[in-house]
Amino acid sequence: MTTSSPEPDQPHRMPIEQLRFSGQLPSPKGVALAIMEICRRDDARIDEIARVVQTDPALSSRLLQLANTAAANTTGRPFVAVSEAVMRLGMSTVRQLAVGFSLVDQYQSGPCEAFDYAHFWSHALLMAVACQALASQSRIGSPDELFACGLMARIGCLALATVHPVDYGCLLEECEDDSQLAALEQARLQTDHNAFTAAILADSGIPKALAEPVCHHEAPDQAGFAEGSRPYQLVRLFHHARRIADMGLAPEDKRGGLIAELFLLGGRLGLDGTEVGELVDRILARWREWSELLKVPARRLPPFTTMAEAPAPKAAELKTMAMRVLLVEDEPTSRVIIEAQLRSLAGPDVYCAANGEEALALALKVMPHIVVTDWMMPVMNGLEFCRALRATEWGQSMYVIMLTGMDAEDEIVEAFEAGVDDYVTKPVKMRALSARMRAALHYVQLLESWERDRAQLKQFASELAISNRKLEHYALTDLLTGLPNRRAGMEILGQAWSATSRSRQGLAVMMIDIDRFKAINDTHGHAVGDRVLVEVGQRLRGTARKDDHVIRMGGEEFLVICQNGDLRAALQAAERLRLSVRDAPIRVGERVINTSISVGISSREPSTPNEDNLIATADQALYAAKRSGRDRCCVISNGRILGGTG
Ligand SMILES: Nc1nc2c(ncn2[C@@H]2O[C@H](COP(=O)(O)OP(=O)(O)OP(=O)(O)O)[C@@H](O)[C@H]2O)c(=O)[nH]1
Repeated sequence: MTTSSPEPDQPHRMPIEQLRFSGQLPSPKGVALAIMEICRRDDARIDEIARVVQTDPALSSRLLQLANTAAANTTGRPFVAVSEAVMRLGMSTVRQLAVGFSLVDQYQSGPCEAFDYAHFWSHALLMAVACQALASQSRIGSPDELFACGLMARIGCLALATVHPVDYGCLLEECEDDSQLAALEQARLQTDHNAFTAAILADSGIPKALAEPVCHHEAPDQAGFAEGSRPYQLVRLFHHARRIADMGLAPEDKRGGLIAELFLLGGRLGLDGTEVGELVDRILARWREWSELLKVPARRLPPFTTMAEAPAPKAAELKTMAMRVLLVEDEPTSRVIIEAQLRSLAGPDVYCAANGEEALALALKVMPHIVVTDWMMPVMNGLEFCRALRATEWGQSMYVIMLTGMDAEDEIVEAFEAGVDDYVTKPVKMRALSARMRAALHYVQLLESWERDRAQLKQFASELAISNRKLEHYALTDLLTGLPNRRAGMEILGQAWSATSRSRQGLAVMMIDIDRFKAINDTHGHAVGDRVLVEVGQRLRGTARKDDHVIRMGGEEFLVICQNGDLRAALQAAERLRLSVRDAPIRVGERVINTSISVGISSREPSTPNEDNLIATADQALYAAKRSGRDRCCVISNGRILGGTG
């Protein structure tokens, strides 16, 4: 990567704000601009916008198309009037779309020669359609609004190509992989396309709640959004849509990895392989429909399942692969001739050694895909070298071709037994070497694709294991308090019941309920009620013994399971829990909330038939505690309320 440090007066030092005011950033014109002006006014009305839209036939038909997609139109009949479509889409979505469409129309070409404008819009459109489809599928956001976000998700690239056509052109030529783009931009221009995208999205009226996830979609894990939150879901949706767009425009030999990733991303939405294929095919079909309307190119791709099953590129295409070949030949003239032949067949990475020993050291260093070795050599001959290579872990998968003057069957068999894959008789003829090299290239290709598959499978397996662990965690944990939930609690109780059946040790349970919790919600709101639940959960967990289990059963109800505890010990423990809540008010921001809990206790007795009965008895004791005034602990033993404390 080359970095330049521009002089302070160079244009790319100009901050985005300044570029914005100087009108250098891509911005809409005509009707879209008029719509933006109207939307800026507090008294803007939707019928006024509809009238302006009607003056632009292209915008009208595009908005009608969008309003009529199955996801958007739930009326059962198609919209024919522009005013209806505008009404359906709403003021803010119409503004965003008008801006997006206006940019597509204006920037079909531009000053940056290395920037492929048609490719850019084709990709943007596919991402827009993918965002729309994923939004309908997951119901995370409005499909139309997300369409606009997708259309402009990489608008910063267009902006950089517009503002710095020469510098950006050089940078694009240097950039081999999209994932390096932002880093290259930072190095050369001290900014990146995401910063420009953010500025343009803000100008286009896209709310920050959407713009932020859009600008992080290239590296969703680094966005720092809380897991499960709406921005977290949105940034993943945009990332997913981006991968669909990348796949749609990728060259055939790069598609495989992206297709595998789409299966994985689809799996996260709960889609199986067939459903992923159907979703992508729907998106590709809609992309083509839209491409006619927006006059941007869209490729005609085979069905997704066909692409997923397509074989890896053919051996002939592998000439473009960086293939490392090691030639081992002691005789200098032959070495020069064969080296030249190998270079013409496999490319420039041909390394030479004069005997087996030298070759072994060089092989370890350059890890060749193919080894072409002479047989008769001083120091270490070809057979010894081949045996030594095969004895190492790293040398086993190299393809070895032996050059031999001997054509006798016994010698050939001996060579194969030493681990040679093929042989060519000397003097080496180009045609024969070329045929052997083709087979070798094919072998290397198969090996590499097998290794890629294996790496992918490993990644799938580890992602699956992580998802399973997370699912298990979520299935057994109460997400608000972080305590085990009812399901986990009943499992723990079942195990404790079995353990105490064997050991005959004590088992007691406490049902705990926060007093007059509804009043807390009513007075301070649900969010504060949630904080109170979390704090009570923490106090119970912090006060209970380490071996006791504290569970949130649901609502404002908790269960504590005390193994090895008799009734007296359980009552003392319950009293400690009660005081831990009552004696210190709970602070939520400025608010100070006094609360208390009621506790019902029961312990396992010889007559207790099962764990459900144990819980039911604790529930009755809790009811008794509530009835007798709350903020107290009550015990039931042998069917009788034995009283309590508080
Ligand atoms: N904030 C919040 N409230 C919840 C949650 N789960 C249940 N609630 C509320 O908890 C309240 C429980 O009220 P009630 O069952 O009437 O009991 P209470 O007001 O605690 O009165 P007593 O139990 O008789 O002392 C209801 O208003 C529920 O809506 C939750 O997860 N968060």
